[in-house]
Amino acid sequence: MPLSAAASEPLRVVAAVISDGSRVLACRRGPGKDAAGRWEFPGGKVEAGETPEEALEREIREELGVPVRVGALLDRTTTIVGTRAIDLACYAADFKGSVPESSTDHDLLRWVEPGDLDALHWADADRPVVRVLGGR
Ligand SMILES: Nc1nc2c([nH]c(=O)n2[C@H]2C[C@H](O)[C@@H](COP(=O)(O)OP(=O)(O)OP(=O)(O)O)O2)c(=O)[nH]1
Repeated sequence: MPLSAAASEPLRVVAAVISDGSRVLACRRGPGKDAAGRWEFPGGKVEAGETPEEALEREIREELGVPVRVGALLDRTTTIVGTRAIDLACYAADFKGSVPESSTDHDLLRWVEPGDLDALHWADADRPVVRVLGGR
């Protein structure tokens, strides 16, 4: 493990695995972002004073512009990515009403069958939850 990653606190990130019943919503990080072109689940950093669920509701409203209902924790894993440790907690979630068609942070949104998840180029920190969902 790089010393700088070992020395700093992990970055707390929450993400939503949003299902339409059979498929889940994957999002591709837009140009100019860290890890642009990699797929991830929508979400972001937990701010001071927030519960993970509050952070996730806020992030989805900011990025996708719609409210979500946050459910069970599916996976929480810390992964070293470059020089930083990312503590990624992924929750099941669903849209309360309308389904978004665009994101402020992503250039592509795609509904993906569990068996097709493995074909996407995921952010390293997302691999553990992709395995939980049925990818490899
Ligand atoms: N949202 C999200 N971020 C992820 C995932 N996997 C993963 O490694 N990350 C990383 C990318 C970023 O380094 C960090 C979260 O950053 P972000 O840019 O999405 O969060 P944010 O909206 O709070 O950040 P900011 O643009 O306001 O600075 O976690 C994931 O599945 N979802």
